[in-house]
Amino acid sequence: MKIAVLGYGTVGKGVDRIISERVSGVEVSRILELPDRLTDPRMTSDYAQIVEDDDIKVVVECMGGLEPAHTFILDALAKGKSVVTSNKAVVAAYFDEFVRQANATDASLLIEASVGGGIPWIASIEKVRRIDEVTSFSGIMNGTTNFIVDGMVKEGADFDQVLAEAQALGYAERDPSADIDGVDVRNKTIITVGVAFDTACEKDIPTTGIRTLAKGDLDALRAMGRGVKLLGRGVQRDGGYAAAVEPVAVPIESLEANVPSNFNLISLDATTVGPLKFYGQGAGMLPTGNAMVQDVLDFAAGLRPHYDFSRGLEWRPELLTSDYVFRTKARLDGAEPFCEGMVLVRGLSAVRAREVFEYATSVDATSFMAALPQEG
Ligand SMILES: NC(=O)C1=CN([C@@H]2O[C@H](COP(=O)(O)OP(=O)(O)OC[C@H]3O[C@@H](n4cnc5c(N)ncnc54)[C@H](OP(=O)(O)O)[C@@H]3O)[C@@H](O)[C@H]2O)C=CC1
Ligand SMILES: N[C@@H](CC=O)C(=O)O
Repeated sequence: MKIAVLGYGTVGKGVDRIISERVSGVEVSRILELPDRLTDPRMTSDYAQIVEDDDIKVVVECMGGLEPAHTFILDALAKGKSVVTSNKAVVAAYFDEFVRQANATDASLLIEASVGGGIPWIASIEKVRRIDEVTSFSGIMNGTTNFIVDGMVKEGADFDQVLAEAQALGYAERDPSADIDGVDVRNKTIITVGVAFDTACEKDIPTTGIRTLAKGDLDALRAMGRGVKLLGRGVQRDGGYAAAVEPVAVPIESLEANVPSNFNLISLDATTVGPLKFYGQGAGMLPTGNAMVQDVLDFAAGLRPHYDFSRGLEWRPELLTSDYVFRTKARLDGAEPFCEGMVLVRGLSAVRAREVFEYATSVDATSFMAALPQEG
């Protein structure tokens, strides 16, 4: 089977390498590259040479960004070619449109690499959904921020220093503020809501990253038996759903608190199977390339995911409610002392907590916030 790779960066090179070294029966016959870098006979900078080629059955998009990725994916699907993509930004923004186009031409959209790097998260949700309702999910979905927090905790490293390391290792987004400010996890959470809850997710879910996390916050929370992790979360109940991305002060002995390096740990809860946890490298050339090649092989084997967002669950932010800790110079209503430098505000929805955090940040730009879920 002939396939084309769009974008020959970290992930595109990983896909090409895994196929050439480990997979028979699949050939990367074309690579879309920028005009000044056509160093391989398979490379072209003209997308028409790929999308008009009837021998190419699958287009593997790993350019990143919204355009031209959005247009190229739609063109490929409209021509009946199936698309494998690692580009969570474009899937989160256009999931519904891609699914409608894929269904119209009987093409497939395969998105395993868009959430959790090398972890078979999307495929596992699809398997669980054959029998169960997924009632909630929660997890570390960003390798870069986990790498940063882990480096700060274990090596006492400076935030900017560990971020530079994550960039050098190919974990970070082109603009790493997408990692640090939670936008990357928001995209992955939106995609997970779509796959797990059969619902086109609200795009404006409350999103807070770890930009203002300081070593002192980690020390203060550790003294209270907590570690800090950036989590994407979603829950559905009684025809409604909620989702959020925010730092969470997890119990220090929990699996989440102990996830090292660029690893991700994502959990779900479902009707009859109960809780499941998925652990692996959430970023990097070979883990992510592996997830894309798995999608290509699934397609070749006739395994075709089918998405349907007709269910229309209602957006109900109050379904995600917990206590929150804040480090801020702003005075917050209902705040009570929590630990060195931090106050506690009880019973906020994630949407309300984000509003309180925006107020705190308007007074004190260095403010930090974390959800404080009940233990047990
Ligand atoms: N790196 C990772 O660990 C993971 C990445 N992803 C996602 O995978 C995608 C790719 O990531 P990554 O490989 O890290 O990114 P890179 O920036 O390393 O690679 C993207 C490549 O595509 C090229 N490119 C951009 N636009 C075009 C175009 N129009 N035509 C041809 N080539 C183009 C870029 O060139 P140039 O640099 O010159 O612009 C670059 O070489 C992103 O969506 C990312 O979010 C998902 C999971 C993990
Ligand atoms: N920048 C992302 C890459 C994978 O999705 C991350 O760090 O997780």
